[in-house]
Amino acid sequence: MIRVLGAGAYGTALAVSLAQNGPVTLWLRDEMQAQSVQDKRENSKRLPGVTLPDALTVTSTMPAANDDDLTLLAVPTQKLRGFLEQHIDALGNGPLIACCKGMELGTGLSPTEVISDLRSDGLEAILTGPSFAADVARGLPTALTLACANEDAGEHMQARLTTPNIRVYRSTDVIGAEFGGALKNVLAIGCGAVIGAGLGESARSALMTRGFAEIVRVATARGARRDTLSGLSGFGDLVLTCTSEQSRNYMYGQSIGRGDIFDKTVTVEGAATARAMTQLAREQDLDLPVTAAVCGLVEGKLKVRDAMDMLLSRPLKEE
Ligand SMILES: NC(=O)C1=CN([C@@H]2O[C@H](COP(=O)(O)OP(=O)(O)OC[C@H]3O[C@@H](n4cnc5c(N)ncnc54)[C@H](O)[C@@H]3O)[C@@H](O)[C@H]2O)C=CC1
Ligand SMILES: O=C(CO)COP(=O)(O)O
Repeated sequence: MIRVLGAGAYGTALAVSLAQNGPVTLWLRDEMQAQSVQDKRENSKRLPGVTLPDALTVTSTMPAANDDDLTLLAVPTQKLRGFLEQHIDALGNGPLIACCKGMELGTGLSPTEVISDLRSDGLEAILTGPSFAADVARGLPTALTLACANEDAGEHMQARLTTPNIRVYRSTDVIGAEFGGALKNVLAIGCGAVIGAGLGESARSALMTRGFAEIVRVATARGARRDTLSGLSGFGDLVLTCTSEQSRNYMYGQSIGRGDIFDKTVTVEGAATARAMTQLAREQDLDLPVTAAVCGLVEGKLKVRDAMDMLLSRPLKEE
């Protein structure tokens, strides 16, 4: 069986796609909401317009885990530790697959590092890559990366997570896959801000490229492989998120650029990750100017024009 824990847009979308392969249980913490989604066959709050297939059961009762079950963790990164601590006894001994993108504020840890802080058995993995929930749920073609340090376990997960519309590639470079997915959200906020402030598409392209150089710098310092960073989880997701108005990070950035109010209840992973990475860069003496500029925007300490002037006036260097 496959359990998806967390019924936001992405957890619901993955559950819908995976139900093409067999039974899936989607766990939602609120009892009344779970019952309503199960009865109406639609998660109208998080993923409106998608009918849930018969093979998908929605419940607020934490499903018991067998060792051969796959468990997908689809809560936002900043909520992951609290979620795991609360449900530690229900997690079981099977693989735990994080589906979130970000770095934990305060520790700078990635989702799988947070998992192994609490349950260390080498069976933690990350599922990441360019994929909007609405596309996944509508059966549109997508390609994702499943990264697990244990090669055999990763191969098993890859086979079970591949569906008629999700092609899963596998990797053992967990930290590389996680850094790409986390930092592309930070850059998407910056790119949205550039477009929102009317600074132009050339500026956005410069930010994406120099931002990607930052991803490579910080991730390889942590042992990531360069080819992972130019794959689906890094470059692929960077392109999608920095150019699409379907992205919440990008639209949040646009609201900063335009000086508009943005709904604080929307999940924008890049905001906390910008702060987590800026803190890490300070501690480890890493040069991450684009990330620091986005952090300044998110914290309201910088205006978009000033952030761009700051980046443009840095000492000239070789590419
Ligand atoms: N929406 C998308 O297109 C994609 C999202 N992701 C990633 O998926 C992760 C989740 O994002 P979304 O599902 O889009 O967010 P969302 O905002 O749609 O839903 C988040 C869900 O997490 C639940 N939640 C929060 N704290 C919880 C807790 N302690 N216990 C149980 N449930 C809790 C909320 O009730 C909500 O249902 C993020 O890391 C995001 O980057 C990845 C790829 C695509
Ligand atoms: O990660 C995503 C696409 O791959 C979704 O991006 P947003 O969280 O910015 O909507």
